[in-house]
Amino acid sequence: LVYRLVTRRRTPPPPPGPRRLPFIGNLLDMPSEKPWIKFAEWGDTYGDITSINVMGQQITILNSMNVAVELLDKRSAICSDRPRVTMAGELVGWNQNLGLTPYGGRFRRFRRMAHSVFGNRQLMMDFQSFEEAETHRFLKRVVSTPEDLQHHIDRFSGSIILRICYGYDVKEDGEDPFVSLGSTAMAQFSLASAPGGFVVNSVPALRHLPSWIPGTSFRALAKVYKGTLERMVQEPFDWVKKRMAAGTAEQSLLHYLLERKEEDEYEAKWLALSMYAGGSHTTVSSIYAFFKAMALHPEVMAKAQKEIDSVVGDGRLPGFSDKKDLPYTNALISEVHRWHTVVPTGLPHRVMEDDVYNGWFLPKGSIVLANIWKMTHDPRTYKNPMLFNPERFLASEGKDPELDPSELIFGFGRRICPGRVLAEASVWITIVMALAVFDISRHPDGEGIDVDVTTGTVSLPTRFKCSIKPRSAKAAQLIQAEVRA
Ligand code: HEM
Repeated sequence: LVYRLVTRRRTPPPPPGPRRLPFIGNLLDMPSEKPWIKFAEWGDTYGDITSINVMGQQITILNSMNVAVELLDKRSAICSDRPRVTMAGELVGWNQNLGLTPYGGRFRRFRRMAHSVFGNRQLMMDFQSFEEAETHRFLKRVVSTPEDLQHHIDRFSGSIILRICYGYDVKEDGEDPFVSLGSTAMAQFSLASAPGGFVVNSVPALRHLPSWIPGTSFRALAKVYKGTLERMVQEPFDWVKKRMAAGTAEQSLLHYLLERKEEDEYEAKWLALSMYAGGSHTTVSSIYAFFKAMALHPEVMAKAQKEIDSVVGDGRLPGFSDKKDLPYTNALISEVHRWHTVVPTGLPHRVMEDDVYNGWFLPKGSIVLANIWKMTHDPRTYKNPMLFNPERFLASEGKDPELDPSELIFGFGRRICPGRVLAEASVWITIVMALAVFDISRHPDGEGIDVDVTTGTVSLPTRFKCSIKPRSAKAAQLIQAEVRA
């Protein structure tokens, strides 16, 4: 008892937060939907660093960029692990993927490989010219059936990421086998990792129980999900290897890594899968948000179109080389990234050693979440944060631009999103080309558009209807022109 009293006195308290009940702690306080809203409220009440405790597990929530930088950037060496998710990670096998890989040697090798790909200028230039061509194809599809906008964005983002990771061209018509496989595996991942979805995630010891015991049906499901994941990892890999052997493989992330021969094949295969998984739904969300923002703010769209017309003219589609001459359009794109937060609570970081920050205790094994949504909607950083206003990113006399959201939206420290260069490029080219040729407005049937979003690790704008038409006869011609590959 004396020992416990002494050690208890020596251990600093956890960061403040809502009152805890015996045993279950804050289990009943945990919001089941859009947790970033509740987390932000706790931030307003208890301060930028708040904590809750769910069944003995401390979760520390960071509600400002400053504390996120202090903890996740500056103490990155001890805050860069990931929590173990028994069902999705160990039983289904997603723990082989970079996003769930524990901090350590394998993690470092993955990150080094990703860096060698995205830091290679020639490779990135190849990717850019492919992205310009693929975005042009996207414009054609949207103009032919604008009512299927979300489907077109899904398919387009899927085809960009499959092409970049594997050099694979998605089938023009009908169901594509790799796209369907990827969608099924991602949907199963969502189910297997959903908080509260499987008891085995909260009580990992259950995985050792024999399968005849009632309540262990998760094992059978895990086996099915594992089968889908194994096919998602292996089939595109085999496809690339076959083409490499025949000398017909297109340049891609996997081709580049396998050609270098210094990389372990198994790890290169899983890195390609990790980038495919990380990139398949995220950019979709930003592009969909752009269309919604334009339907709601015609004056912003008109201003960007005027700028694009003056720089690009009406005889060609814009390209990456125009970026430096489009300050207002660039500000509009930053505002899309800020206004709609794609990964609102980031991905959880796990603390690797007991730590004390500002007098608060963060035990080894506890979880830290960055409330990125709060940071991108914080009135201390962004004036009228709920307003869609690109001007906030332009300097004017006596006014500095507000913080570039790229500093926040891709997370922090050693776990920062490795696909950010690609994500920014894809979103940029899609928005600039769409602005050059489309007029986006409210749907003629008068249906309202709400600014709501879906819940989840990756949040999407809720569905809406809008009208999308070529801006002029010249724009219609540009859309229909042959795609320059
Ligand atoms: C608008 C688009 C995107 C946003 C907002 C975004 C945001 C994020 C965030 C917040 C994280 C967690 C960082 C942390 O733990 O602190 C992350 C991780 C990750 N992202 Fe992205 N991302 C985007 C696009 C992409 C793309 C296109 C790819 C692949 C090409 C990608 C691949 C990954 C991977 C593999 C991880 C896990 C990294 C790790 O655990 O070490 N992301 N992303």
